Amino acid sequence: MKKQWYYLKYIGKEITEHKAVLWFWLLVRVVVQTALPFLQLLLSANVIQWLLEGVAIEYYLLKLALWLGIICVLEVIKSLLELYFDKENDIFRMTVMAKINQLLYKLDYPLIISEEGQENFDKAGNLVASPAQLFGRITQEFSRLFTAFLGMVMYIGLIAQVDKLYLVLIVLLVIGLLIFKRLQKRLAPQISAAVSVNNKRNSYIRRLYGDLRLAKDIRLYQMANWFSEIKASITQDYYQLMQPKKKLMLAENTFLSVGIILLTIFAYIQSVRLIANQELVVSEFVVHVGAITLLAGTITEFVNQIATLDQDLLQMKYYDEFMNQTPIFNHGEGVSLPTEAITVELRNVSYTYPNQNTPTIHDMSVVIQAGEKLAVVGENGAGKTTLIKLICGLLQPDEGEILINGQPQAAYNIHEYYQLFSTVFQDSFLLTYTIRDTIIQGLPFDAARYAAVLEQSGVQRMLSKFADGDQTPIVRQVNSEAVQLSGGQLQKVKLAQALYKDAPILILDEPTAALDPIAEDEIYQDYLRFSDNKLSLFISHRLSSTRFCDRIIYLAGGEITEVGTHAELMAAKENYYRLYEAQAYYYRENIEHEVVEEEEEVIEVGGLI
Ligand SMILES: Nc1ncnc2c1ncn2[C@@H]1O[C@H](COP(=O)(O)OP(=O)(O)OP(=O)(O)O)[C@@H](O)[C@H]1O
Repeated sequence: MKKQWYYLKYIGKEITEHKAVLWFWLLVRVVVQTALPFLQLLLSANVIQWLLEGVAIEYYLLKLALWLGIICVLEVIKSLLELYFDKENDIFRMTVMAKINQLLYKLDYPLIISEEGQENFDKAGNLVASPAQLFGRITQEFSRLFTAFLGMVMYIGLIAQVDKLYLVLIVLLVIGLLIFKRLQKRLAPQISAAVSVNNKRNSYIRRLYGDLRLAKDIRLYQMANWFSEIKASITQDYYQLMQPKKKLMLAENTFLSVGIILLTIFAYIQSVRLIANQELVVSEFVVHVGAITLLAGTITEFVNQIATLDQDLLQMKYYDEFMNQTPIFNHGEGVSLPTEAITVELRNVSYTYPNQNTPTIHDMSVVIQAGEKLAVVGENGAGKTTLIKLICGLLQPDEGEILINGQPQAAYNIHEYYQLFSTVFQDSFLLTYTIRDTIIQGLPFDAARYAAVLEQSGVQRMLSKFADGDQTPIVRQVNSEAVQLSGGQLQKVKLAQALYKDAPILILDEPTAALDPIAEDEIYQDYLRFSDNKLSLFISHRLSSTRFCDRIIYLAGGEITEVGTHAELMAAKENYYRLYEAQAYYYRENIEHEVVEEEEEVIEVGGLI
């Protein structure tokens, strides 16, 4: 209960921060919604009373018109308020959605990549996903709850004057309903845990259906029937899981119906007895019986709304947990960014991913000197990308520290720290609508720099193939005319983006993996030029490319096992030598067999790939 109060205050605060005047209109709405059925009931009673009293017809019509006029005005106000709240609910939901998204973009990377972080975001995101979700309907729920409460108090007050026994019956009815709600609540965690697993399976399958990248496999492996079977079993499981809840709801509805019938029977018997004793006039009888009917409705609504709100408030936990995560990095004041050439030092750095048992980077120490071009090589999964993420400040070492010009990473404000890096990662890439927008990425436009990076990255030559040049749209989801860039073309755009940022540290993770040999060679020729005056890190599986670097580190199992120049490592005849020889062997084989040109692989691109 304490939690619910906390979340109730929390959501109340969110509404107040968004628009405090909503509370005033909510109050007006509650009063109008409560008054309308009551006024209609009073009108029925009055009409009978006037007829019985035999009031003059003009007077009767005047009174009737007055009452109907008031009811009409209130109906109009009610409709206007409904429209107002429909609109305001949506604005409120969108505002909270923007808050969640804004935080997501700024949230420290480790908080996002962990499974827990992803789940937190999904759960918080679900609360604003549609008008039917918590933030889309909360003011409606408050309005229903308060209206039901006010109505209940009013009708109980009315009929309790007639007979106190009503109070006992009503209390019993409410207690019974609350017990049912409690039973439902107790059942809810089991069901929702099982349903959540079922939903995950369902949405995963739905995503697979629509994933264009899988369309090839689905057809060639003839998976359609298999998919349909999985889908059918998920649906069947869902109905099975919901069975206990449905049974309980049936029992609750039966209890409620029986309770209301008993209450109504009692009301009629009472009324007839009172009329017979001339303790009740006919118009009072109408109010009395009508109040019982309205009361039954308000009790049901009140108990339902309490249960819904109770569930909703518990869901606020997801929002609270997402919005109030403790930052990992320094978001406050930091030391100034270095203006002189940059040196990076790793001191006994270890890092283990949250869901892993063994460290991906283990006790690593290395100094990367100002202006140095360092190649990082090693087998798949050796920890190369992780090392780079640590240096970039996307991950934080569990042990040891990373120093930039002698200052520990944590001394810098994290957002300023990111200004030090121009990166090209191998896996994901954000495309904006055109090639030009993608390269500039919201930075101020500098014509000379832009022209230079188009040239250096090889994008300039690529543009000649497109009629719209650098204004060529590249996101198919938003423009059906968009060009679908090949893997190699995309890699050139990525490189251009990194070069345009022109940060003092350049990090390239497999920048030429999708390039044809000629484009790759051109990039290498240019590499020395565009990495001039920068500290650069270069990950590549093509060991021939490391010859452009001053020094090479070889990673195995998260540790540096070899360091030196290409010549030194070849002379050492360790792993680097073996890997190099293995590749060289195939190159020689290829040359002998005159295997020509690799084809650029076309890959699906979207907003985010
Ligand atoms: N987000 C993550 N959560 C858990 N483990 C991860 C995560 N990212 C990477 N790993 C694991 O860390 C190890 C090192 O991954 P990393 O990507 O750094 O290797 P790599 O040397 O760059 O590999 P490759 O040459 O294949 O790109 C792998 O075993 C990988 O499964």
